[in-house]
Amino acid sequence: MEIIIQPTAEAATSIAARMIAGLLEEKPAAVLGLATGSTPLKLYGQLTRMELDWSGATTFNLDEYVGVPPDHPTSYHHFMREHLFRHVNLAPERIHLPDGLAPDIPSCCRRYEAEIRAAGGIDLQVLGIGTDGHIGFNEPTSSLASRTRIKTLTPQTRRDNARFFGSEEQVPHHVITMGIGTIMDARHCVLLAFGEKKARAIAQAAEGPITAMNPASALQQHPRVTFLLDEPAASELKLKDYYRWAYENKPAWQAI
Ligand SMILES: N[C@@H]1[C@@H](O)[C@H](O)[C@@H](COP(=O)(O)O)O[C@@H]1O
Repeated sequence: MEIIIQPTAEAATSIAARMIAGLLEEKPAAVLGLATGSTPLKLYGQLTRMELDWSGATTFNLDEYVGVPPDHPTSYHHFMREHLFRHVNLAPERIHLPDGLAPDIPSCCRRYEAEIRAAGGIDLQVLGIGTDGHIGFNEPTSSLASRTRIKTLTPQTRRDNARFFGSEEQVPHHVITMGIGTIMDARHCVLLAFGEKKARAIAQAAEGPITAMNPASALQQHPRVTFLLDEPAASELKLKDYYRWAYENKPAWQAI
């Protein structure tokens, strides 16, 4: 696990944007795993300004609310269209998000997994983190081997996401999310976290025990993970100075 601490969210985001730009240049048919929420907003802004060629790329989003139509402003379909898809030259048939209106959710989840496999697996998965350590919508106690499936949101996540819906009551109880096992299959996981309210979840994910109570801690067993943090999100890490030194003195032969 590489932990990169930057003075600002913008600076941390630029590193993620450079990783994605580098991947698209090196591998035009790259498969990207994408995330929603306020954290990756700056990333999508930076990526659209970079005018990259997305024509050969494929994307898979982590999750979607059950029962929210794709054109509704609170859906993740809508979020992605507004913040990334309508600004870049991605082929619509290579954009994938779970279908929150699927009449048969288990078969829709199986199909999603099959589509990821058929695309050759995810090269780089962008992740945010919930205040309870969730990744995608894998809430605490999610199986660390889970695949794409329906999940029930915790009251804490529904409270955290109420800002997008106007009130907590309007936040759906159910979501479809890639599982932790699905995320762990990505070849590189890049987790962004900004602000003090993420500090505890980050410290537990990076330095705590691997536990389903903090689903992001499963990433400790992933061979290639990068955490990109601003100072407040890094504030509860015990080995902060070590991470800083390691990044600042990174040998030139080591890839970003
Ligand atoms: N499903 C998303 C997650 O993928 C995201 O990481 C999390 C944090 O959101 P934010 O970035 O708004 O803090 O929110 C939602 O629950």
